[in-house]
Amino acid sequence: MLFKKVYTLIFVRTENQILLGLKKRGFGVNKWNGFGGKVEQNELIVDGAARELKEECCLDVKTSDLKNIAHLEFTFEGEPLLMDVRVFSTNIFEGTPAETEEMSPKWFNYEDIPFNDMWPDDRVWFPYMLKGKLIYGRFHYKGLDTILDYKIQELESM
Ligand SMILES: Nc1nc(SCCc2ccccc2)c2[nH]cnc2n1
Repeated sequence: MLFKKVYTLIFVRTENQILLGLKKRGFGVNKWNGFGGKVEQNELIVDGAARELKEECCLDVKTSDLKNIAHLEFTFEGEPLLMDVRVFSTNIFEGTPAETEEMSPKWFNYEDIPFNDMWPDDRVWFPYMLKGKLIYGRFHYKGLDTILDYKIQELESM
């Protein structure tokens, strides 16, 4: 039986760039990713997303400006955890991204996204996100680097 745990991921975008963070510790360390993490028991998912963005790179966003653009599920061979990841995007934000203990933020041009230093599944679903599509995707891993199988589908609505 799998234990489902909800996580968030926020991508802050401008017309030409996307903000990624290099994870300095913990799950996904040394990979570039959006900002996010666990959702606490007492908070709404969107509030958890905004909280993690602030904690991880000091940016402020309004939850009403967050667009839910993907629902991703990750499972890992031999592990009981199902990671239920709610992905958000926004082009409205306040502040300047700053390094924290968790993340080193950096703006990337869309043609320079460092997929070789990101989770392997990102190169599968990022193109959908960058085209403004809504998606459901699930990825079954062996270890942290090998995708054993996956499914991805475009959605009309989340
Ligand atoms: N892009 C991406 N992100 C994650 S975890 C994102 C959610 C998270 C979880 C724990 C700490 C911080 C953030 C992935 N896992 C497996 N493939 C993956 N791809």
